Amino acid sequence: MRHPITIALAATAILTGLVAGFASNYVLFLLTSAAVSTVFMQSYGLITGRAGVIALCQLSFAAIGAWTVGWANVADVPGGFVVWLLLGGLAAVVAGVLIGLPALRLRGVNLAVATFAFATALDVVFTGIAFPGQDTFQLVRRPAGLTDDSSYFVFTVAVVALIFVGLWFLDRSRVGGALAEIRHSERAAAAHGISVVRGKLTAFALSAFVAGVGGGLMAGQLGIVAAGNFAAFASVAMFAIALFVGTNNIEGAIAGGLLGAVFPVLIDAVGIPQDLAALFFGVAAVQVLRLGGSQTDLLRAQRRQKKAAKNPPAPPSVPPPPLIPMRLRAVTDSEPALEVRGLRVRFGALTAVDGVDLVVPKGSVVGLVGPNGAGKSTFINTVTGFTGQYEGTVLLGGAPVDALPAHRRARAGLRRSFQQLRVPTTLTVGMFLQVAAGKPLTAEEIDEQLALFGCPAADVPVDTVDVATRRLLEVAGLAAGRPPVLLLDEPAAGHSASETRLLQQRLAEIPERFGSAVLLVEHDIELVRSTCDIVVVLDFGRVIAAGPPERVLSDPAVISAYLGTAPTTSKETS
Ligand SMILES: Nc1ncnc2c1ncn2[C@@H]1O[C@H](COP(=O)(O)OP(=O)(O)OP(=O)(O)O)[C@@H](O)[C@H]1O
Repeated sequence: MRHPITIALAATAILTGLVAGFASNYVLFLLTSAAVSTVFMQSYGLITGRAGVIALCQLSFAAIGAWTVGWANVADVPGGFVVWLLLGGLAAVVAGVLIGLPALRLRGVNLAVATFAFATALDVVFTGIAFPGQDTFQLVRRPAGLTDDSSYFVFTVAVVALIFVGLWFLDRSRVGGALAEIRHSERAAAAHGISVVRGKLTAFALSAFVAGVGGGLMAGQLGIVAAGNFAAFASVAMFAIALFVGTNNIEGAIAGGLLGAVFPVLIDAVGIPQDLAALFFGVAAVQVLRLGGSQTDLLRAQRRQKKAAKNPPAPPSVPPPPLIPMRLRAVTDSEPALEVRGLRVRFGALTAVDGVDLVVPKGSVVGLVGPNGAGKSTFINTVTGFTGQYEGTVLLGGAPVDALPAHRRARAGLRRSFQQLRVPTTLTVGMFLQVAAGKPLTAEEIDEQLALFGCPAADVPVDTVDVATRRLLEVAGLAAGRPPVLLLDEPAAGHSASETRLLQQRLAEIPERFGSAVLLVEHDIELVRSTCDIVVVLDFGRVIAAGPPERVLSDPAVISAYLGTAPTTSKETS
């Protein structure tokens, strides 16, 4: 079977050839505008669709690209139009990084406001200083072969196709997986060792490049561009379209390009002022908030669900490896993989963790239990760098990690799962495993790991998999990275008895199979009893018991902490 990219490119070539050969100049002009708009949509698809960043300045990057092409034309920079286009893209990257660096400290609405402020400022600047060649009517010169409308249309479609191919590969790369995870949950991304700032900056730079090339293409199409072509409000209208159609998907980007360029002309034809198009786009974007996703995301999810209902997710092609026979582990003499000394965390007047000392020896599974609100999640959050302010020291393999942010602690080998499931639903099972492992895995390694944890095959989309399997998948991914320490926050939540049994077997053998020491937070006491070498009990942020499971879990103080009654002493009972 031919590669889907080859088929798509061949179909595009045939269709483009037909349009170029038979369409009128007006239609060609309109479709070239749609292709240029598609490039802008691809740029939104990178920054908003893939990285989840609300950026309202993509047309400003386009303006920088167009300005550079205009300047290169006037200055007669060697290399010609194609080189100028690339220069335009690169100039936009510089602007993207310069804006991205300070802006990425912000989030959500604040970031949106900052990018819009930049768009407005640049709008004012470009209105004040004319584009090169604008005053002297110097048209951007296209190379021989691209001078007529039909050949320029073909060229523009070729650029669009090239960008789509790049995006296709990006989506299947580790960078693409990292961006998907950043979009879904920045905390989960950091827990997998991904630098959220670097990821967003990469998305900013790539999207600026694409927008810059789009601006250059527009300059080539129109010959002369002006500030009005890239007005700040047009950026917002484009953003609204992108949000509505979902430009992270190829069909969404194409639909967005067509909407942006053709819709205003269509409504004009039926007597509605073109400027009202932005209003329609705004209303459409609000629908996204109501429906919880873009049109193409929702359609794709529907299609996946239907397909999964017809053919249940297939298991991996390899059989699960045999269980490692359980040995009695002598872990108390092992060196500490993780050592926490005097950890204290306060939330205002509440001391959630109150001077906790805890050691996870190499090769062990340590259970951390306690009633609701005892401070278990706060302990994990703090140790892994997600709670900024704390007293005490966290040592990984003997070295303090207190100065490191969450993603660097993860890279150093402190990997964690979250109580609330944070598996991105847009990835396949195999892609997620790769992202969670935080290191390259071969296809065989991925298949083996999936089989070991009873997960479906690598190409199955995550959103067709049930929640319990997603939890198993998360543990499988983390373990595949073979980190020195694995902190699991209630991995059995929502599991059936048979799923818990599988998890129990896998957890128990993680130290031998993957060389990771495990800190397990769990409410399922039977799972803790059967899996852990040591159990530590927290109550009101303090350790009230620690030692072998049988002894600790039958301790009256522990039983009373769980039941919420004061421990009965022998004196009182007598
Ligand atoms: N960000 C926060 N701000 C203020 N208080 C917090 C915060 N996070 C946790 N707490 C409080 O700290 C205490 C410990 O909470 P934590 O979630 O760590 O307990 P837990 O043992 O994990 O509970 P559970 O088993 O229900 O998950 C609780 O009283 C909780 O309300």
